[in-house]
Amino acid sequence: MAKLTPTDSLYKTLTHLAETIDERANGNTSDQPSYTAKLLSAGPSKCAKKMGEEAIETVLAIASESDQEVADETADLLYHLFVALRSRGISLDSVGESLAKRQGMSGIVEKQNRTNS
Ligand SMILES: N=c1c2ncn([C@@H]3O[C@H](COP(=O)(O)OP(=O)(O)OP(=O)(O)O)[C@@H](O)[C@H]3O)c2ncn1[C@@H]1O[C@H](COP(=O)(O)O)[C@@H](O)[C@H]1O
Repeated sequence: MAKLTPTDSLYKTLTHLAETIDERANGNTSDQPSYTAKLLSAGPSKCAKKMGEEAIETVLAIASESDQEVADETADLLYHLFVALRSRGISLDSVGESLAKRQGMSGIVEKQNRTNS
């Protein structure tokens, strides 16, 4: 069974994807029609709906489909998550900051802190 820890190439791939989505948001679509630009121009609700569809497909794949289907559906979900974040103008750095704050804290302790405040 493969471990979860990624190689450096995933960082490059995700960064390239985020850069491409930013470019599409800024109107740089080369000479091809852009699905990303079309989705972003429809606004956050449409982006959220597409992300929800991909999330359900990923859940179904994890429950009962092949490893390759899970990887493919997860790739779709990550793409649509990035587009949905961009549609709201929320940076991946702000997501990273939220994750970093939780590092080293057990999820059970974090939940207790939340419910006590
Ligand atoms: N990673 C992706 C990616 N993953 C999924 N998709 C698209 O997401 C769509 C989802 O499938 P659906 O069948 O639900 O789409 P649909 O029915 O056409 O969509 P709606 O009409 O419901 O909006 C498909 O059109 C996929 O091609 C993606 N589209 C683009 N990218 C990346 O974004 C880059 C820029 O793409 P463009 O903006 O199209 O140039 C590409 O080079 C890729 O790196």
